Amino acid sequence: MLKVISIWNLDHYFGDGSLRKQVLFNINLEIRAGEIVILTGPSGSGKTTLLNLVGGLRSPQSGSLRVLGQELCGAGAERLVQARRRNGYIFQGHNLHGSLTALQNVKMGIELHQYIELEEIQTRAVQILEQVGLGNRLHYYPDQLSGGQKQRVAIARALVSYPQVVLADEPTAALDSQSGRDVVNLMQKLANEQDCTILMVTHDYRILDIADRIVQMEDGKLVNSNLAAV
Ligand SMILES: Nc1ncnc2c1ncn2[C@@H]1O[C@H](COP(=O)(O)OP(=O)(O)OP(=O)(O)O)[C@@H](O)[C@H]1O
Repeated sequence: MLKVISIWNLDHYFGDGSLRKQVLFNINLEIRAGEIVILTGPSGSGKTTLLNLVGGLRSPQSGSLRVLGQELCGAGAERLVQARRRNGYIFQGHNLHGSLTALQNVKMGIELHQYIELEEIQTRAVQILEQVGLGNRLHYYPDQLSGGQKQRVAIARALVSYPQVVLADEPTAALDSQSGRDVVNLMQKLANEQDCTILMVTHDYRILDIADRIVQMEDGKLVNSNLAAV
């Protein structure tokens, strides 16, 4: 099956000179199309760094990191920007624009894709907000929505452009147990419908069951990438 993400011998360092510090060590990981992979491990073990490298939010320095066939190691700014545009992102703090409504926030998720007509953008944005159960909250601003509702808007925004890869960093951290469960169920459902691959960082043991595979990190290394979901 097609490998959507292929990582070989990836190292990563922060800082320069005497402050240079290695934070990722010889990472090897392959993720197939449609897989949901959870990245877990102690604080500071390198999960967010790895996720950001896969997303093109940082430039990989050594080894090989291919996403959808594109090599990101050694990629220039332009190739990284293109790579970022192909992914959907869901972060812990939802990162919605406070001055935009739910609908406007979601529309921003596709406006970057200039080949899509304005009318189509509107239709898709409304449709996906209905799918996440917010059809009656289209014109609400983030501070008029609950934490779970905001995170559902963020999911809608991440998935509205039908990305092949979705990267999520602690998407349930700010949510109570029921809202967290609702949010990941929704991610799983939409990902199945759109056949996209999800790489998710989480400490939330309550949601591990949605993973096809759980990958554990410790001190910048993958310690187990073949655990079946619990
Ligand atoms: N911008 C940066 N500059 C320097 N060091 C950094 C930077 N970002 C992360 N680090 C260091 O890299 C290591 C890995 O951090 P990272 O945030 O990837 O871990 P994590 O597993 O995601 O942690 P957490 O679960 O607490 O979010 C840590 O030692 C951290 O201090």
